[in-house]
Amino acid sequence: MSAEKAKRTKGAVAAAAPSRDDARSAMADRAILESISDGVFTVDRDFRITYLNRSAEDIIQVRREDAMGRMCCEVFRSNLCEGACALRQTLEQGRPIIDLSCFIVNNAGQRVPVSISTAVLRDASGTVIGGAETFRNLSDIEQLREEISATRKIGDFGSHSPSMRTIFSQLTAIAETCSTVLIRGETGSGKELLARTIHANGPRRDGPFVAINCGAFPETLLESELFGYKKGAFTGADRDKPGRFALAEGGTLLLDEIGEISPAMQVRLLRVLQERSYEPLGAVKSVRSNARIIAATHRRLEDLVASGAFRQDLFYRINVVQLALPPLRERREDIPFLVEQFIRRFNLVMKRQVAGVSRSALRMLSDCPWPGNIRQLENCIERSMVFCRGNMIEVDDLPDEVRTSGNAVGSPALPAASMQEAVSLSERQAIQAALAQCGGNRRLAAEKLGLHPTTFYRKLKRLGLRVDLPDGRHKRD
Ligand SMILES: Nc1ncnc2c1ncn2[C@@H]1O[C@H](COP(=O)(O)OP(=O)(O)OP(=O)(O)O)[C@@H](O)[C@H]1O
Repeated sequence: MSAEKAKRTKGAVAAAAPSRDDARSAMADRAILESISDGVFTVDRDFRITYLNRSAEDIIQVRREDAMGRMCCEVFRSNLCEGACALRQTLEQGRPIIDLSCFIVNNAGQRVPVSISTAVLRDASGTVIGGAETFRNLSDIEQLREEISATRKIGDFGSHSPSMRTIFSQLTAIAETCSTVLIRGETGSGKELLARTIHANGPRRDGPFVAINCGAFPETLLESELFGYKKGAFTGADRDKPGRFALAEGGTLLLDEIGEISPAMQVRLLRVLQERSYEPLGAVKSVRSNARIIAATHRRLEDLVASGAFRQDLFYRINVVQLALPPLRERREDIPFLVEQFIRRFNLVMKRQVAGVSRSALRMLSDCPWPGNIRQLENCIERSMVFCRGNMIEVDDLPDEVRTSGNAVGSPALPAASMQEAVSLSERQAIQAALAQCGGNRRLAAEKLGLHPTTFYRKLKRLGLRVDLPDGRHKRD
């Protein structure tokens, strides 16, 4: 350090203590600076550090003795150091800067978000001897902000789960195109809502959104439902009837449960997707279609293709963009968020003022396997609100299947009072886990457990277990 610089550096300190009173006051200032949680440092006019408080040491992870006398940009490594140094601006213009957000890189190489303020330092005669900078560590606030913004929401379609991040990151881009989309997910996992969200955020948002559950119609009926018919096409066709393709003109057509359609329908559908035209039953002319197609299924179409049940060429046609919705049991972090959303919705519908769910009720909801996914959770909240008398949903308000299902998914088993009870408890857990894995399908669950369906049904009955049907209703055997 040059003699002149050393003099100036010393001057910053010496100028603060010319008399005993001033010395006392300077010590008090120092004590305050050492006790606050904001980082503080001062520099001389050459931007060499003349003072650094304890919080600054902690935030930058540098020892005071290692920092003193060094250029502040070497120690702080802020994104402002190159070209937009706040201290330099303050020293040049004589004006303080308040609460400027930036980041510094600490000694461990980590980026620390901070808010900085600067001021000019003068000696007793008013001569500028350097500058002071305070900086507040914003890491906690940033983390909170990240946690809050981890809840992504587009319209009604929301999630808090990292496993849904890819879907949200692609959603807007997908919505803007007209590419065919294939949505895969278990029953009730939100396939239709996702399809509606894609439609509502794309250029066809003002056009119709039409959905058809292909699995719900026998082949001949599905054909006329999809393509419509002309008057006289068959006995009873006393007028033209537009099909779903026609109804979805200029909008979006959701072909739900596409994996269920027959080979003959697969051929017809392939033609529409390839040629963008179709013939209604009894029509002599083709009709052009410009509906955007979204297909949905709870099955892995790749497996159906491998087994020959689904045409490979049709699979390629619809699998342009694939979105896989994870089941609710694989995104349990969404449960509190969804519960809150449903309570808000049912409060409006039922004119209630339920504030939330109790801690133990939420724990139970979080432990449930939810074979019927979000639809089942939605129904469960609706029913709980009907029974809830206070302003919080309590464990007793929850449906039986939620109260008895926790053990199936890893919560510690309750101690059984007798051998018989222990056996029943294990059976109950195994059955509930199998049902959860098979999306509530009892035949598959029985197969999975190596039980004859009749034995399985008998056990369901004996244990008083209810099974969630795909439409969210419940069946007790
Ligand atoms: N992310 C979400 N946020 C809020 N509500 C949701 C979400 N996903 C689904 N839901 C709600 O859950 C219910 C079931 O969703 P949806 O009908 O879209 O499921 P699905 O997978 O199409 O079911 P299915 O296979 O039985 O046709 C709907 O009431 C829907 O509004």
